[in-house]
Order: sequence, then structure tokens, then C-alpha cells
Amino acid sequence: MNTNIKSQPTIFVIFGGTGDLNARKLAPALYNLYLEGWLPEQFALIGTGRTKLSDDDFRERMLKDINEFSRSGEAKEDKWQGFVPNVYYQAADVQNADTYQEFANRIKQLEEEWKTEANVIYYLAVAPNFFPVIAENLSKAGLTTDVERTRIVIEKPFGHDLESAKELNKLLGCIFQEKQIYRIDHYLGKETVQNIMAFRFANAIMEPLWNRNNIEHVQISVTEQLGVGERTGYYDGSGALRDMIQNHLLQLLCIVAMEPPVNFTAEEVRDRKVDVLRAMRRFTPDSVRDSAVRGQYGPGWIEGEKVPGYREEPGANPESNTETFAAVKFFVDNWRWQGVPFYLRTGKRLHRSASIITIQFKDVPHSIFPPEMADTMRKNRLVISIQPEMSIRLQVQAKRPGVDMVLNTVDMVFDYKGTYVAQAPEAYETLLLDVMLGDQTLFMRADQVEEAWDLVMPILNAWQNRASQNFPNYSADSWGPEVAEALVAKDGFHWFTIPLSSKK
Ligand SMILES: NC(=O)C1=CN([C@@H]2O[C@H](COP(=O)(O)OP(=O)(O)OC[C@H]3O[C@@H](n4cnc5c(N)ncnc54)[C@H](OP(=O)(O)O)[C@@H]3O)[C@@H](O)[C@H]2O)C=CC1
Ligand SMILES: O=C1O[C@H](COP(=O)(O)O)[C@@H](O)[C@H](O)[C@H]1O
Repeated sequence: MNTNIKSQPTIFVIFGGTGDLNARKLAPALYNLYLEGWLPEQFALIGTGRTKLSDDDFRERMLKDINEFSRSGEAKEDKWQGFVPNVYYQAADVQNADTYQEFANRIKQLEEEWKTEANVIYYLAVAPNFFPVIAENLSKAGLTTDVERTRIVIEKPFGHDLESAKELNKLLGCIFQEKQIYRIDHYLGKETVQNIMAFRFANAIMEPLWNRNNIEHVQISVTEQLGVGERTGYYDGSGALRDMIQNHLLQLLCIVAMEPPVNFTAEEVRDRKVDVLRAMRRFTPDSVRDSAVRGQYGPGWIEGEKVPGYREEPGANPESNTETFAAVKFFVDNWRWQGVPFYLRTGKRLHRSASIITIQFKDVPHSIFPPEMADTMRKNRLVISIQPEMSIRLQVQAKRPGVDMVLNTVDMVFDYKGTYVAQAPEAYETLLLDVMLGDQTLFMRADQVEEAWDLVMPILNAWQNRASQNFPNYSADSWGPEVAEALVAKDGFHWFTIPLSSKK
């Protein structure tokens, strides 16, 4: 891997250049990389979609999107003028094999201008049913033959179930080598998620504690205040388990549970993560009933505003049984984690948006302090807050100041805001740069995707077989259905939250 990005001529072809993902995430991310000096000296972005646009039309749209969605705010005229000559547009229907010759011509033209060969990255920001046809048409047009210089980025969802994920892997594998395939899971690009590996493996004090001897249970909770809104077309065929748990939350679990890699290389890190998925206890129809619960939001009030239930969202099926909330208890059957439950939950239209990992440690073996000496008494917890607060808190017992001996629970806090001045990059900035650098550490490998699907399939199957649900079973602005509380309560726990300064 060449880490000097400046000297790597790169052409980004974005299929779905006129779509929402490009507008909100990809275009702002590439622009911010430019602002921070992380783009190659010779760089071009070719947007594509069916819409007929000139280069200038597309540039205008992109400026509008950047002004609206970039974390760096509105583009400054001089900076924009520096970036915009690198932006082009090519109208094309991805299903028409003939149009791919036009990409080949544009690429050739740029390489001739630059007097050098370029790395070419095909980013598939289109609906998943187009992934196979684009890969095949790129191949037919002879655009995939340079294994060292050609990469393909596949957006989520990667398959709808195990079988379709395997099919897609197989098809991609016939055209590309694994080292050319970048399967996006944007959670892996988040600053705070990457920091979990730094926290675990760059500090000596954590590793001796990080196992079943000291840890009682782990919670991974990704709650969202937003509803499904305009996305019912996609979401109704997906649901919370496919949309969030199969990918993002299980990846978080892997990072928490993985063994220390030998080094920080893509294969080593991904090997250790897939080991976790392989070690995870498989579900039976009975264990699904005990371990997995779901919900769907009904209407409610959020900050004084009435919001519709899922079944009343635009375009929704008024009898839909799709889950907008899921909570699952997992086990990792290996020496480190035997008997330690990992509770994962996610849902939409919940009381607050917060992504938090909580590691609850076991109680002290013997307390020398009687209960009356404690104002508050809790087991130690390590709380890794991914967003919107970016922090790590270690909750410990301490003596409250005073002449008497009274204990309470205090937080030892590392928070990004107080520690660093610079704004953290968006996940897509990190991930797009890594694609350009050829670093696959933060991308999903074929076997990881398949193991994760294999793990959740019994839940999906059981839920499909028991389709009729008493939905909605939680109201907007709540913390989800009662069954989710019951899932942890029967093991003597409750779901943790942290007091947050901001809401989304
Ligand atoms: N939007 C988001 O926040 C996220 C999206 N994703 C994934 O990204 C992908 C794109 O999503 P999103 O941007 O929201 O989708 P949109 O519906 O907003 O955009 C779809 C894009 O595909 C293009 N397109 C559709 N049909 C064709 C065709 N036959 N030939 C050429 N281009 C075509 C459209 O261009 P035109 O209309 O000009 O033809 C448009 O640019 C999906 O896989 C989605 O799951 C993943 C995470 C988040
Ligand atoms: O992939 C997805 O993620 C978002 C949540 O991402 P975040 O970065 O805002 O936490 C989720 O809303 C969406 O349904 C899902 O497809």
C-alpha cells in the first residue's frame, strides 16, 4: 500500500452521482478531503446517472449539496474554484452496456492529459439491484482488467439474506479480486469506532480486564430519534435487524470482542473480527424466542410536534409488520467471552439519538463498605459514546468530599471536545481516502458479510414465520417496546443511557 496519496493519480466514477448518498455524503466528503490536502495532485470525479446534465450543471448541483451538507459549511469561492475543474458528468443508463465505452474514453482522455496511468475507483451508489449489472458491464467494457489500479466500492445493503450475499460475492469474485472490492460499512469509518481499537490495543491496562473474569455483560445501543420518513420503499423490505444489526452493530461487537491482532494490517484485523462472528452462538427457533425481540413505532409527539407512526409514513404499507426496533442477546462462545451476554439494540423514533457501547464489570468480590456508606453504588462501567457525544467514560466509585466516609459514582471522562480542537472527519472522508490509498482495514471482507448473515438468518426466518404482530408496540419518543426491557430485565439488567448534551 502506497500511503503517499498526493502521488497517486485517481479517477473516481460515482454511479448514482445524481442521488441522495452522493449529495449528502460522498460529494461533501471528497470536497473536505480536498480542503484538508488529502486528494491526489491528479484527481477527477466523474458523476453519472440517467439524468441529462452537462459538466457545469453537475458542478452547480454539487456546489449546492456541499453548501447544504458539508461539515465545513458553505464552500469558499477560491477553494471551490480550485476543486471544481476536477468534476465531470457522464449521463448513462447503467443497464446499457454500450455506454460504458464512454467512461473508458473519459478515463483515457484524462490519463492522456495527465501523461500517466490512474487508479480508477468505481463507486456503486445506486440501488443494490444494479450492483451485478454494473460489475458485469464494467467487465465487458474491459474496464476491470488492471487488478492493481481498479477498485470497486459497494454500498449497503450487501445482500438481503445469506443466499443473496453469497451470490453477490460470487459474481464480484468472478470479475474482481478480493483486494479490489471495498464493501462499505460506514460505522467503521467513524472516528470514535476506530478509537475503540486504539483504546483496547494501545493501552496496557485494558487487556488484562477485557474478558469473562471481569466483565459481566456488554450493551451496544444505537438509538435514533429520526423516523423512517421517505425511505419506506427501501426500509419496508429491510427492517431494523437487516438495516442496522446485521452490519453496523455486529461490526461494533466484533471490535469489542476481537482478540488482539498481530499487527494493524487489513487482513490481520479482519481475520480477528471474523473469528468473533464464527465463534458466535447460532440461534435455534427456541433460542430466537428467548433472545430476540422487535417493535414498530406508532405515532407520538417529539418536541411538541406530532409525528406519524411507521404505518402512516409516506408510501408505507398500512398493515406493515416490518420492525423498526430490534434487540438481541448474543453470546460469543470462546475462552474470552464464555457466558458473557452481549445485548444489542437499535430502533427508530426513540427518545434520543445516541450510539453507546457499555461494558459493565463484575462486582467487587467482597465489599468492605456497608450499603449505608454509599450514596450511590454501582458496578464499574466503561461507556464508549460513539455519537453524538464522542467520549469514553469510566464510571467508578469514589469518596464524596466531606468528613464522613460516603461513596458515590463518578465519571472519569475523555471527551473529544475538551481534548481536541480540530473537528473529527466524517466517516465517509476516512473511508474514501482509504479506498484511494488501497487500505481495506475498515471495509467488510466477503467472509465477514456472510458470517454476519448466517448469524441473523434464524432470527429473520423466525420473524417471517410469525409475521402477524401486534404492531405498533411502542410510541414515538419512548425507549422502545416493553419486550426490550424484559429481555435484559430477566437477566437482572436494564438498558443504559448517558446524559447527553445534544439531540439529533
Ligand atoms: N442515501 C443514503 O443516506 C444512503 C444510501 N445508501 C445506499 O446507497 C445507494 C444509493 O442510495 P441513494 O443515493 O439514497 O438513492 P437515490 O434513489 O437517491 O439515487 C439513486 C441513483 O441511482 C441512479 N440511477 C437509478 N437508475 C439508474 C439507471 N438505470 N442508470 C443509471 N443510474 C441510475 C439515479 O440517477 P438518475 O435518477 O439520474 O437516473 C441516482 O443517481 C443504495 O444502495 C443505498 O442503499 C447507503 C447508506 C445511506
Ligand atoms: O446505514 C444506516 O445508518 C443510518 C444511521 O447512521 P448514522 O451514521 O446516522 O448513525 C440509519 O439511519 C439508516 O437507517 C441505515 O440504513
